[in-house]
Amino acid sequence: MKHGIYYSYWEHEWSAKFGPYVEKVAKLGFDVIEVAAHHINEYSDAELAEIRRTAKDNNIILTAGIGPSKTKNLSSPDIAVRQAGKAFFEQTLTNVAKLDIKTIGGALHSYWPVDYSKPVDKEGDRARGVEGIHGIADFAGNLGINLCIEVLNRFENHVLNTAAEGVAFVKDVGKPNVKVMLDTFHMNIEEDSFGEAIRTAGPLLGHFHTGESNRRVPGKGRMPWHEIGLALRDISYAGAVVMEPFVKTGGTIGSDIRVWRDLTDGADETKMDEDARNALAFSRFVLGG
Ligand SMILES: O=C(CO)[C@H](O)[C@H](O)[C@H](O)CO
Ligand SMILES: [Mn+2]
Repeated sequence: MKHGIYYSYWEHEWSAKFGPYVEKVAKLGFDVIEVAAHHINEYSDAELAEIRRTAKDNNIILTAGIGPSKTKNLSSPDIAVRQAGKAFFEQTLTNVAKLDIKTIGGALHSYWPVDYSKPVDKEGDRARGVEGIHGIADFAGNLGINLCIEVLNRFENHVLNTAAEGVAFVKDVGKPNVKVMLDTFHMNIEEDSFGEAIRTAGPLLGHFHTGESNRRVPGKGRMPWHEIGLALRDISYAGAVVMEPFVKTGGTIGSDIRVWRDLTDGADETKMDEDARNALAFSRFVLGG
């Protein structure tokens, strides 16, 4: 098991450059940095090559996260939007591969966060989502990339809210590089049992996000970490565990994640770093790896 952190912990915009964070997370002791793929198509080849080299020099593995916008929604009822989504993913995956990234996770099958001012068609969106992911799976597979479909809570997405729904979706897609992704923050809202949900995903679990119920770093709250660790060991999970803390207000990240108060008690960057380092030690102990 490898341990990582989403660099957006320190940032306010999905568009923030992730290059400078590779050395930082290496110094903090992480194995993995997760980067936002939302704006990767704006990076030059030279920039991507430099980041890849820095990661290699620092023994850091990169993973990618993405919440596709409404205009790139693979499950949209509008065929033009689905086509734009496919083209966007092909370009994004091509660039993601330039960073030697093997895992991309998020609401790949849909868009994020969902606009609930419009009526919801769960069945239709799910069916188009299965088709959309099926349609990009081989493209990703040829680049050596796993597509990890994130199960989100009801307030952020309607298509997949539980591990069981995630597993059924991934089985319907039926491609070896399409996996389920779970996140303790969402599981805390939707699952009856953390352990059962992880065991339900079992060998199909491809990526795992961690965070407390208020998205503080692991170890600061009341998540049943022991139960989660036991279940991950039970299924012999060997993928990445990436903490995804969101603790600062402001910017598009603060508003998309609905962070309306400072969850760091005014921490400066040194204190934020220290919290991340302590959360990593806690995660290695309680989850393994
Ligand atoms: O848990 C999440 C949203 O609540 C997601 O992992 C990411 O924040 C999203 O995909 C954006 O990268
Ligand atoms: Mn997540």
